[in-house]
Amino acid sequence: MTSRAGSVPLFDGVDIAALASRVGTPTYAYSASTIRARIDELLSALTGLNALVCYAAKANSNVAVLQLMAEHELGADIVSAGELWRCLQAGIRPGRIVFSGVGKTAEEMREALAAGIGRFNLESRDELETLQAVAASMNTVARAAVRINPDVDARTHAKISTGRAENKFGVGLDEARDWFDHAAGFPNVRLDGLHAHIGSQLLELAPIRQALQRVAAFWHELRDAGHAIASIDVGGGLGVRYREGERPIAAVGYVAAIREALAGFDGRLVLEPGRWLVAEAGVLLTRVIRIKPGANHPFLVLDAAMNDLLRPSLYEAWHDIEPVDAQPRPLETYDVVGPVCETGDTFARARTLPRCNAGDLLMIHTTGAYGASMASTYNSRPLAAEVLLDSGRYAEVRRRQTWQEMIAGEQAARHWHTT
Ligand SMILES: Cc1ncc(COP(=O)(O)O)c(C=O)c1O
Ligand SMILES: N[C@@H](CCCC[NH3+])C(=O)O
Repeated sequence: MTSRAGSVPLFDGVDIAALASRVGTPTYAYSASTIRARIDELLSALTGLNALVCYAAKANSNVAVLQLMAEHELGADIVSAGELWRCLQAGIRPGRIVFSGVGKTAEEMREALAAGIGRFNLESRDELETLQAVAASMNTVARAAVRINPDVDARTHAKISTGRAENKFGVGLDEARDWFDHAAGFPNVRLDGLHAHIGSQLLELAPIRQALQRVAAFWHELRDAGHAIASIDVGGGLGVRYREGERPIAAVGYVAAIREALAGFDGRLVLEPGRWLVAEAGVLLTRVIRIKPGANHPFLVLDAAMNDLLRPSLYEAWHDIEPVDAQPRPLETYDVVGPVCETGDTFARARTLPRCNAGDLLMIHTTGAYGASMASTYNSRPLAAEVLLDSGRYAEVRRRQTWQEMIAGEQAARHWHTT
């Protein structure tokens, strides 16, 4: 969280202007205190439940951020062997890791089994069969949940809605029922969990309740048929406030809905929040390169671009933008853009801001989730730096990539091979 002490803008007790001068821009800065406060808030809402919070690593997979999760005994929800590797590096206990995603390869399954992860959230029959084969070859038994597609409209952006029948995620109830009925055919997979995740940036409880009710009804049906369910994973998706007026669901209200829908369930409840734990803990620090006249508004050209923060280009997402210098200035309306050669490289259109000059330092808010983790080197722009701030101190948790590092691994075609 930012606070203003006199004219010095502080973020977790660190002077942001001084920080930017030290580490350069563009740089992501994350507040450790804010992340800890979010973790505490969620854990206290879950008091009395047999619950495990598996942080969705994709939201922000910096090892230092994952380490904060590990320090609070959280698990992780992963979607690749790369994320597995990061979580293990950060000290997250393997038994607290769940593995989701429609495209897990046999090799990734092998890696995850060797590491001893807690559970695979399976999303297709083919995946179940592949996991059976991999686990059998390793002479082990994999624990698994079936990811149900509850066919619920999550009322979020279409690109991040995952719980409609037409989405690629999960399986329908008939298919899931069939897996349980034929579980004996998969002796190396212990199928004793249910999983559902209907989408991200959810700001309404109604679709969450609807999905939970469908999961609960299926759990009752399976229980009555004699299938023991040891774990119900309700996924993630809790939204945050990007823009004034948005009203996120409170953690207590969310957990109350879970308690109500799954009353009587005495197995392990798993939650997979990503964005809610980290989004508001992050800002992207960027400087104005220049101001260019435009047909409608002047263009404010920043040194950050869509390769650093993709959300505005991909989802037309709103992020508050604010100059770090707290001096009062007249207002001006800008199109805020980056240097990348695409018209879509636009952070905001017709945004009214205090008048800016070349060299000014700006903060793009609420970028702790799906910011750095979705960055690329498009236009051969090295990845931004990341710093973790904690009570007046900062640590560089990802050095700015150099041009040499960016092209490491590439070379002219000197050695040709035939297959
Ligand atoms: C399976 C799964 N779990 C958890 C999450 C985390 O979502 P969020 O960051 O919205 O909490 C996602 C992403 O939407 C997901 O696909
Ligand atoms: N990347 C998305 C969220 C997708 C969630 C992953 N399943 C965002 O920035 O909002």
